[in-house]
Amino acid sequence: MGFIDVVDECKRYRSGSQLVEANDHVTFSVEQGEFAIVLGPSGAGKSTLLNILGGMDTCDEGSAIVDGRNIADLSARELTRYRRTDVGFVFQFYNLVPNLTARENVELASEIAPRALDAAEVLGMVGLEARMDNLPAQLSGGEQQRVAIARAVAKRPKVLLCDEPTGALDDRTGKQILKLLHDMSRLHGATTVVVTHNSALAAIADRVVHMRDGRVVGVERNACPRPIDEIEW
Ligand SMILES: Nc1ncnc2c1ncn2[C@@H]1O[C@H](COP(=O)(O)OP(=O)(O)OP(=O)(O)O)[C@@H](O)[C@H]1O
Repeated sequence: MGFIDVVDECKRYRSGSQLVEANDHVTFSVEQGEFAIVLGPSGAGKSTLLNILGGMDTCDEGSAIVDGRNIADLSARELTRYRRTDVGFVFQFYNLVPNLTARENVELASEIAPRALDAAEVLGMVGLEARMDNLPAQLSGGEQQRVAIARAVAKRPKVLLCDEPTGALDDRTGKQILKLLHDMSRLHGATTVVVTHNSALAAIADRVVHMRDGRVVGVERNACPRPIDEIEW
């Protein structure tokens, strides 16, 4: 058994008269502490899968087991606690609160988690010690994503879920953000799942789950993941 075990997980959406099989019997595992990438083209079902793993959506069939608990079986109250304490989420467009400073954005998340790290300390770890009192609009995209990573990591989550975290950034900044995510996940021992359509990222992962049309079409284990500085995209 892995730390994350998704087994025969299905999610369907109704769109008018059509039924979309967004996740169609998805099965894969991720070991504790691994940095995994879910790779697939647009519409493959990656965000659907991440939302189910993050307790933001529920599956129709199958199971999604994280650290021995089936997320699909949790009550609404248990799901809220799971989202608050166990999951750190990093989104493509940062999702910071615009009228709060960087520090306040991180504090907002750490206040709802029981064993959170100090917001200023984590902002220091992501290289923003001098920008803590800036509002998101005063920060670059890369800096805003650093705040979002600090916010996710400050909760000391068991799992770090990242939806196209470099998708809105230029190549150089994207690489820096990916390296930061990788370093932070290793430092804090968070099991990490990054979804992306960018196949260049696959080389750095411990495990790559390939998705297409709602299905897992292959899983690879990288015995020797490449350093982020060496990859081109
Ligand atoms: N709330 C919803 N209602 C109806 N259909 C949905 C909904 N969410 C997702 N879908 C459909 O499910 C399929 C999978 O979508 P999903 O967003 O999970 O894919 P993705 O791989 O993350 O794509 P992208 O990389 O473009 O974000 C798509 O066909 C999408 O249109």
